[in-house]
Amino acid sequence: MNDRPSTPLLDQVVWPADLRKLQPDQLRQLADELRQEVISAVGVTGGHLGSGLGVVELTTAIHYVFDTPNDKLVWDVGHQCYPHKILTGRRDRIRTLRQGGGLSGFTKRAESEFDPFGAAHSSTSISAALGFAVANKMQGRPGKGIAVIGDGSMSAGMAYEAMNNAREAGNRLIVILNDNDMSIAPPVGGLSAYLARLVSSREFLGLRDLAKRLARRLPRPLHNAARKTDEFARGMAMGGTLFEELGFYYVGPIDGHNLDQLIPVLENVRDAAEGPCLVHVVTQKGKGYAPAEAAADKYHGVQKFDVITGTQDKAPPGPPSYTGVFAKALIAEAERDPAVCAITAAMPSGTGLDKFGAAFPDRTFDVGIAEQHAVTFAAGLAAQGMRPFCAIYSTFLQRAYDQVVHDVAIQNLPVRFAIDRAGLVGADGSTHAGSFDVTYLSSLPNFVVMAAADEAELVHMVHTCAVHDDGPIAVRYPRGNGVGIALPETPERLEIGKGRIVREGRQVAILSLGTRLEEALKAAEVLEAKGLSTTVADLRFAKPLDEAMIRRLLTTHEVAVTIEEGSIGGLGAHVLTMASDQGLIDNGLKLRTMRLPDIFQDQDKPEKQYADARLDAEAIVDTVLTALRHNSAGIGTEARA
Ligand SMILES: Cc1ncc(C[n+]2csc(CCOP(=O)(O)OP(=O)(O)O)c2C)c(N)n1
Ligand SMILES: CC(=O)[C@@H](O)[C@H](O)COP(=O)(O)O
Ligand SMILES: [Mg+2]
Repeated sequence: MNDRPSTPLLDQVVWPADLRKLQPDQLRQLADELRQEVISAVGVTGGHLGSGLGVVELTTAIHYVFDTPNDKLVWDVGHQCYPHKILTGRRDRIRTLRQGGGLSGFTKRAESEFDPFGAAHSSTSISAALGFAVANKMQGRPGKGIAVIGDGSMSAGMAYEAMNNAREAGNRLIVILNDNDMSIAPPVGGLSAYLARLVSSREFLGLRDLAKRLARRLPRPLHNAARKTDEFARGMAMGGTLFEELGFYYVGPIDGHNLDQLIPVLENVRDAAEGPCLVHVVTQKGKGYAPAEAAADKYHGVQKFDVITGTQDKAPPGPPSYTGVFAKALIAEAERDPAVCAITAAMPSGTGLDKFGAAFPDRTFDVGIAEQHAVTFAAGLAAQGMRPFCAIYSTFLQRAYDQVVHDVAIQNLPVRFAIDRAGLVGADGSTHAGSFDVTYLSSLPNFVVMAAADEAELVHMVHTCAVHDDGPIAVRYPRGNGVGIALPETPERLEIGKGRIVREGRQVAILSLGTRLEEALKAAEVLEAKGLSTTVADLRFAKPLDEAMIRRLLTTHEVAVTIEEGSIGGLGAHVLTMASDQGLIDNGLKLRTMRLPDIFQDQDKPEKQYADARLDAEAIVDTVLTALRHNSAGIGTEARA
């Protein structure tokens, strides 16, 4: 059992106003106590640890120097916000993190005025902070927009779109670049190399610091001369920083764990007459907790753990994860076909491409947090004859939707989409739920959209993707483990648009897509016990539909129910459209669709999410029985011939 740490100073701090009453020399102890509280809390709840540990001092300094919540503090991604939540009135609930009804694991507007903007998908903070800054300026109100963005999140184009536009805000916008030289995995690309150079050029800070001090001391008219010296120093040392070319006043790099550096620099930047400013702080992900510091991933995401040893709770042994089955299947495809390659957007371990990359390093691309680029890069690869698998979580693929439409679908390019975390994801909640991919892909002409019902089906579908060259194709599969079915020795090439009957019946037809098949089969047993002979079909394809099979089922059964782990506008909508277009509902068929409710899925345990979403066996039985009881006007309910 993890005991709560002794935190005498932190016990005096509920709000930032309490923090600001402390003496500067008390802040070091406060930060140490804050770090212990974060470790203790996440040991109980699990969640994101490494990032928060890396910003304990930065969070303390920001709330000490700036007038939050009037100064709007926007955390990028928000996974590092646990220290922020503790210092902004939520310490009493910090051990409810990521649980139903508990604190969100990310920043959330509805949760606190100190969370002016929600996050979880990366690289949005500068745009949002700029919005707050410009609004304050337009309204003649005081208050800055402050974005804290990580080096990994700086690899997404949206950050540059915002910086390109930031001049509007003048000194109202402050960007704090939290550079811990880590994304979830080590960072990639030219930006991370650039930042490494900036950090390593210590003399740069010396020169620049001198020039800046000079600038501040000179009377106004000479101010520009000094600034020129400053720019000269910059140019001489580093050829101008990327950020300054974008119109930012670059300050740094500074030690993000040294409050004696952080506080005066943030005070200077707060009071600077010019801007926008970018403060480059160097931190360590996992700072101050040995197991996190020693871990390759710096304990980015953790299960509950023993604080003393750092040992995380292990999931009970069970079937392989869908992610692991995908990686293994893709390796087999790549062994057969040298054109097979794979792209991840900064999620190598989450997508299993770390394993694929170990086998095929030259055919694996981690493009950073850049889903839009990932998709169009894959389109280029496909156009030139490669067989690219773009492995992106359902929720993160949303960021590249126009690239999917414009660069892939319209050009009918054979990009393969491996869509992990499709469906409900549990504790990450609404920002990460993979609710919409069937809807947003199956409405696109030329697209093939498959959903694996189990891990054996996933192997067949990966193979089907690999050999499908007739245009874009996607396979979706959920977070977590399979059902324990044996994996096929040899994968089959599935016939596009063909489903399979898994159980034959006569009165009720359940048309299942994806992993809801398990619940559909359980429901069929219950219905059979109630005297209702039930067919269960695994449609396999949301697009193209197996129209022949669906027509047969809808014209020979009394009740038909579709079920999918996706939002409105998905499989059920397409079956309804087909049935209506073909007059299959003109003569009394009872057709119902089951899908995720039209809400954003809140965080909770997955099994509770399924029950709440009414996507389990009990809900299927309920839906069938209710349909049977429903007397459509004048139409008899005799069993159909
Ligand atoms: C658009 C998007 N893609 C992928 C992710 C998954 N993700 C969450 S945190 C993270 C790494 C962020 O790195 P950085 O900004 O450096 O923050 P750090 O964890 O180092 O504090 C990634 C890739 C995401 N949240 N949003
Ligand atoms: C913060 C973030 O976006 C990632 O860390 C995400 O939470 C990972 O999700 P999985 O745990 O499903 O890989
Ligand atoms: Mg980082």
